[in-house]
Amino acid sequence: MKTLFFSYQDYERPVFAEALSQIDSQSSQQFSWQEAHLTPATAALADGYDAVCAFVNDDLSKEVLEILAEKGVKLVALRCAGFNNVDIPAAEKLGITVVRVPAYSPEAVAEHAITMIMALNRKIHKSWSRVREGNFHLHGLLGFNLYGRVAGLIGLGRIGLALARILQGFGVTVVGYDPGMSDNQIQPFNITPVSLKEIYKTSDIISLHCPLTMHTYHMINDCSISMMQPGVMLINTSRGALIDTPAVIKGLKSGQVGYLGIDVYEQEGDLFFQDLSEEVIQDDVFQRLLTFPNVLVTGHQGFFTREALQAIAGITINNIIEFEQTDQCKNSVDSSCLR
Ligand SMILES: NC(=O)c1ccc[n+]([C@@H]2O[C@H](COP(=O)([O-])OP(=O)(O)OC[C@H]3O[C@@H](n4cnc5c(N)ncnc54)[C@H](O)[C@@H]3O)[C@@H](O)[C@H]2O)c1
Repeated sequence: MKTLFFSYQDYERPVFAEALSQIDSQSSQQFSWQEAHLTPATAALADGYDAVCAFVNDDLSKEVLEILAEKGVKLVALRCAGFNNVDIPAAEKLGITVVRVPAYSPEAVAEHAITMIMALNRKIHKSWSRVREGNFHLHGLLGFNLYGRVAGLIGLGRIGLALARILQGFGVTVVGYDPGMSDNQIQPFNITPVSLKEIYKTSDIISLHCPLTMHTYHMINDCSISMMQPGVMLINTSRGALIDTPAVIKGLKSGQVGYLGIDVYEQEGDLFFQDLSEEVIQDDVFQRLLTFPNVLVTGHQGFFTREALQAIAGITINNIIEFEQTDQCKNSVDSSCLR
């Protein structure tokens, strides 16, 4: 099986080589690496490959999938959990199987979310640069106790539940909304099941852990922000387009949003996973976000722990081998996953 990796980063190759060395059928696997994102302009590079391996910001629209199918690609192996960047019905029509890594380390992302909550609350990003300049004033660094606060989690899958466990360790009351889970399924985790409106109205901290779908696109918008507690903390480690960024900027300017921590951004495909330090960033909305003292942005690094990378590599290789040997895969994604 010949697989072409798109959006390759040099930290990935040794991890995949190590995972491959532990698998019996390694000899039948040939991997090639391409730094370019998968786009309509680069899709033809997959000519002669059986599979492409793609990441979060690769374009797997109908146009790209048609080119891949024409070049003989039968498998799209996502080395991530989210599949919002794939036109699944188009892949089905073209006979391309799409597989993903449904869970590799929910703790990695949940721990990143709590890092953002704590750093924003205690203003670590400000105090670090202040101390380096010899300024030991505490003015402007006032935080709040997490203990006794209410956190609303939207999405109670693997990552949402991992974050709930961490927050409960701080003495935080966790309320949650997940249309895929019944109240009886939620309650054993000591989470109070509530409506989305209730989350917006009662939470001091709101953290997003649902997938990006047509139902969740821009769920954080002018209307939902207006329902929130003044000064609310918003955390998004899921997908950028859950948030209507101009609406959040309005909320930050008025003080309705007191803190924003994002590891993902709707237009991140043009920015993240590359060094743009010598360039003028053209995205004015993103640049505006960076001007707020109460905004913390990281470049989609929630997944980025050693354990998670190893798990991603192992599961991706297993997915490719399972498809090669059986023409199917337990981690495949089809239209039923979109409902
Ligand atoms: N920042 C990162 O590096 C990173 C890494 C991995 C995953 N993610 C993102 O985190 C998200 C969650 O991952 P997970 O592993 O917990 O997924 P999961 O599939 O285990 O859980 C997602 C949960 O969201 C629920 N859900 C679906 N629609 C919803 C809605 N409209 N409102 C509320 N909940 C809804 C589902 O029922 C499910 O329980 C992924 O979709 C992905 O986009 C980000």
